[in-house]
Amino acid sequence: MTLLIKGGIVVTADLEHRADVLVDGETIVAVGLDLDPPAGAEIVDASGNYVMPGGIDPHTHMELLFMGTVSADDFEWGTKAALAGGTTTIVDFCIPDPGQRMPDAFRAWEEKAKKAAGDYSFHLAVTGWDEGTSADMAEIVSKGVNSFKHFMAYKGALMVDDDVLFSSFRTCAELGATPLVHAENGDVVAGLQASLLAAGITGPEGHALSRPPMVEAEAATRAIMIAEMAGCPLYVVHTSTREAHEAIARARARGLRVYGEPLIQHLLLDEERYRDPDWLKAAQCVMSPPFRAKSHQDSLWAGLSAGSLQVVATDHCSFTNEQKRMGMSDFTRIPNGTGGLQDRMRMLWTAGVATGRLTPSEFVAVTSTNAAKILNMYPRKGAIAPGADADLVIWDPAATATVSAADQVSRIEYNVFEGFECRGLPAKVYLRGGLAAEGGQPLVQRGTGRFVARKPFAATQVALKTRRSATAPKPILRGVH
Ligand SMILES: NC(=O)NCCC(=O)O
Ligand SMILES: [Zn+2]
Ligand SMILES: [Zn+2]
Repeated sequence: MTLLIKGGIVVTADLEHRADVLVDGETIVAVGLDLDPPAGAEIVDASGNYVMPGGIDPHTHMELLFMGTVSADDFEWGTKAALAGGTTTIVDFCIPDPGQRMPDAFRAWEEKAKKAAGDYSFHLAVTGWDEGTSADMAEIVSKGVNSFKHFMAYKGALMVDDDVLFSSFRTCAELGATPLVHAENGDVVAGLQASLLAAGITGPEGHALSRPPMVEAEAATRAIMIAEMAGCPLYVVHTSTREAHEAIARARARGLRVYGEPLIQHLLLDEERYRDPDWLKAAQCVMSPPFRAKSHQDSLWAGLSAGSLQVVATDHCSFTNEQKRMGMSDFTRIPNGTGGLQDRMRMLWTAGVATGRLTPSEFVAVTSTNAAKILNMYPRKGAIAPGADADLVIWDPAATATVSAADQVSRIEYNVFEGFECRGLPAKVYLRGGLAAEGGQPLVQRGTGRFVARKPFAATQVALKTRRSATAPKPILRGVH
């Protein structure tokens, strides 16, 4: 099938220009002014609209067993929500169960992901270390995963210590992979949780109090320094504080390959949510790191336009009201996570581009292209160029909507952005050349999504390898006396 998208403004991470986009089958074959439609081509009028690469959300949790329950959106509903919002690819965290080897977890994720309506890739979580872990990581890399996640929080569950971080980061360096960190000091969090509970603070306000900004700043700084000593890049997920952002910016200023990922939730929602007199409303916002004081938001927005933060994600990990009620008498038992896949792009456009904080090209960079580059799936994903997958969004900058859980795709009953007015919406969303969503409604069935394999040793890792060998320690050769 041939498709010609005519008359729109094509926006890429570095250019806005009037051009038509010609798609043959699943692939973009030409981008240019006044392209002639091949015989039988379907012509789509994009005048008055932008045409941009499909969104990539590099941080999701579909059907994840976590905190004694399973996140409510599986690959089918999560990717349908994503498509409805303009996101055509998600990168989900494959997290081994206790005692499970990585290759077994990978197979389990492959099985779950068969339901996906949109395209997907995986990161693998390193949750411990033994003599077989390096070999497991190598096997995972051979299957098309080039990124490994490390939780510095969730003590007694997923948390790993510095010994594991250093071993794993060095293995990532050897394999040409990128380590990711959930940067919160889990020992401090556990200590604060215990004191707050002992002081009678059992509600969701305790969640934010147990995870102050320094918990994140310390862990981010520590992980950055460990990555520097291991000679690998580092990707800091859900960067929510000024201090963690500044640690990333300082590292980058020193030439380190460190990336920061704010979430759309942290850019727009603040800690007042946890003081809501309605327990359930406050619990719906419980996620880690927690929403912060508004002053942190200015720093995150500045990072996106300055380039010291590269990617906006959702950390979509949704739990129903019933699941949230598991923590009714103890905030540490409220499942951590919120939704956002359908909202990420429309909220970021509204609060970013429509207010002049971001240009359309910066919007494309942080919602799609930068993730594709950092995770090594560019230019197959994240680009509008001949040869790229035809994942395209026709974006109507004048369309408006009010966020409402009543018309969301996600399986949960609420939306943390409820009532927000959006200006700028995805009118049509194409996944590999097929119309996958229109007017906020997904049109494709479960099983349409495909796995996106990502090779190791992107240019950054090649440079780091060269650097490691150029600066490798050498013995002092001494004569024998
Ligand atoms: N973020 C969150 O609260 N839940 C999902 C797991 C994680 O990313 O920490
Ligand atoms: Zn996390
Ligand atoms: Zn997460």
